Amino acid sequence: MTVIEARDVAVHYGGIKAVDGVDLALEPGRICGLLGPNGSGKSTLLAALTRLVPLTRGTLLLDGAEYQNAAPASLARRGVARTFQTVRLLPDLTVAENVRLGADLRRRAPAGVVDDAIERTGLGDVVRARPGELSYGMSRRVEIARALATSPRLLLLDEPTAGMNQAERQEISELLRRLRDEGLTQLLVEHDVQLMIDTCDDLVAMNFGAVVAHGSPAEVVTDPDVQRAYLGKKWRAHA
Ligand SMILES: Nc1ncnc2c1ncn2[C@@H]1O[C@H](COP(=O)(O)OP(=O)(O)OP(=O)(O)O)[C@@H](O)[C@H]1O
Repeated sequence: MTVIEARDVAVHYGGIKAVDGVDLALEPGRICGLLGPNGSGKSTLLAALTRLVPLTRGTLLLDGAEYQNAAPASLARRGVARTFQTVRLLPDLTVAENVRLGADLRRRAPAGVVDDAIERTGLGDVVRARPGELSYGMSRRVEIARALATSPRLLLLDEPTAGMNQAERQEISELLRRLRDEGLTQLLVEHDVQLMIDTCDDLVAMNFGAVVAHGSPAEVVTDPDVQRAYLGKKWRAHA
């Protein structure tokens, strides 16, 4: 059984085929990385999976049940959470209040879920701060914490480490792997190829709205087409 699946999914904007015939299947308890150059359709695929853009064609399945007509808000109740490429926090609320918004999306949020999300993401010292007082890296952590506060089974992350330094990236990679070991299935979009190799169990490479390679990180980053298309150098996978 897969957690989430896209079958022949297409999202066209007029003549622009942002996503065009993508098949994707996420297995439970694994981190799948989505790799590809700017404009290859990664964010649009995430938006399609989270029902934020209408499909031009295709089928979406959650636990084997079709959901391509579901309302985006219903996905949180079904255990799907996401973070966005740009930080979307409410500026007048504290860090703790922003994280609590995630828990409020669930009808019966488990006790302690907000504190747990804050603790896991290393935000304990800034719970009373407002987003405007935080570094960019810290505000991205709040995004992740808010998603975790929804108690997701599936987490979709759009460039969660963008703008972070190497040490912060490493911490996020470790956090995602810990969450994976606890059973959280993840789809991760990142441009940092080494971070993807270190973090992901499976990789999918996109180009021009289509999947051009998928497999283990070692297979995908050494794929000659992937290397030629956009890696620009030979990556050696230790995965
Ligand atoms: N709302 C929209 N209207 C028109 N075209 C769009 C829209 N959103 C995305 N596109 C186009 O669709 C294509 C795929 O964009 P998308 O943002 O999904 O790529 P991406 O792989 O996420 O890129 P990046 O790595 O820069 O985030 C691009 O050509 C983009 O310009």
